Amino acid sequence: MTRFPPLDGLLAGRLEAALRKPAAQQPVWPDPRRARDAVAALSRAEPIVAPDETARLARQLAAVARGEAFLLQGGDCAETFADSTEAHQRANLRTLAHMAAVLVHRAGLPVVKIARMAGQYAKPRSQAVDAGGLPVYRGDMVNSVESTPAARAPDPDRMLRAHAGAAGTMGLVREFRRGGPAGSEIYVSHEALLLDYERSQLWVDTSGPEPRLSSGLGHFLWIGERTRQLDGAHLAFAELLSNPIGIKIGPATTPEQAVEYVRRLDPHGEPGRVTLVSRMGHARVRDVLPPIVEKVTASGCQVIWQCDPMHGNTYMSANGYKTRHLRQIVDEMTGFFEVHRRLGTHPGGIHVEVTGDDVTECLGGAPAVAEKDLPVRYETACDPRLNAQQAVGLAFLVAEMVGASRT
Ligand SMILES: O=C[C@H](O)[C@H](O)COP(=O)(O)O
Ligand SMILES: C=C(OP(=O)(O)O)C(=O)O
Repeated sequence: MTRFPPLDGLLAGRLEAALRKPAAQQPVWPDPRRARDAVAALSRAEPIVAPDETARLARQLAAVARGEAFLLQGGDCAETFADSTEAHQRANLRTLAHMAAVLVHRAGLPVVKIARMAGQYAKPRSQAVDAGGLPVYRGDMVNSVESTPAARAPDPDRMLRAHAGAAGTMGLVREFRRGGPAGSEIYVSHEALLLDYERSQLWVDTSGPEPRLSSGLGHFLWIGERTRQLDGAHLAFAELLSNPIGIKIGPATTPEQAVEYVRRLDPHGEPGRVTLVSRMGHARVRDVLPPIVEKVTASGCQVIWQCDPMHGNTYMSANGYKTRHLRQIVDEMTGFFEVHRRLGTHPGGIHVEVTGDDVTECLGGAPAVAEKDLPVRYETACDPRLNAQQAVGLAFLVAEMVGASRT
């Protein structure tokens, strides 16, 4: 694969201007010189993904946007160094592949699979400080989950460790793909959150309607709910990329904002370039989503509508665990499909936090996880994930909804 020559000219200037904008959720590195050295070392490292793979994904996502395929995206909330074992990663890939098989066979549509993997090491947080008064854990790429002041100090060398972990993971994904059925491509994605990491591996890509930057760090990148400010650095950075881009839209999103995101990220009207990932919460989706879908559709842009039924439905259980109930997850998904059916738009995909491990982090399912079971195998470093049985059960329900939406 090609390495990363230094950028110069117009795109380099636009990148610097984007990165000078206010950036939410960034760590303050104790020694900025060490952070600069880490970014320089990353730019000399092998890329995680190749541009031709990313271009292939973009073509498949265009088919999703046209209503000819379905997008399944899922994986850990937060990858960690400790859990980046072959057994864990294979279990996650198997679960994603199993969900996809259910969808293909029961819904009768081709499924594009994107793992939350090979770079999902940085987390946006609601608070800067945790209940014990320590700086909050921001993902293994930034600091450690361990509760000591030293462990929580941001360490830029963690970006190098995360990148090496992502490279190893990508090797495993490629091997898994080779062993799978024909056409069983799996792409990788992460939240484009930590801008020092994201800026480090960029090629100039002249294959599209204008020169843009292709990230070597992941095929699909998304902007999170906490970093989608219209005047912020994350959106300005994403505008420069040629990779397909997701953007999370929570219940406070207005139809005007949604149109502005699409206008900024998809100025050339490329079907599937933008995935709008709605994560409204089960109680709000039926009210908040319709005017957004109507206004974006009226703008003429062909986006992918994807439902993340996890992030709007998180709550604290009576015994003190951050959890989600499958009943509410299914309800948000049902609401999402109802809205698209009513408006005649394609419910293009789902985005879920899942693992192949037998964890007890989300409630419900069959066999049901109850509140008393949560402590048994609550292993996530951040948000609760569906276990394999819950995930596959959900895939059966979604397959029915997709099937119904096509009749
Ligand atoms: O995964 C998503 C976010 O990082 C997470 O929901 C934030 O969690 P917090 O509200 O505990 O900070
Ligand atoms: C942080 C995430 O979601 P959101 O930005 O929607 O809260 C996530 O998907 O990891």
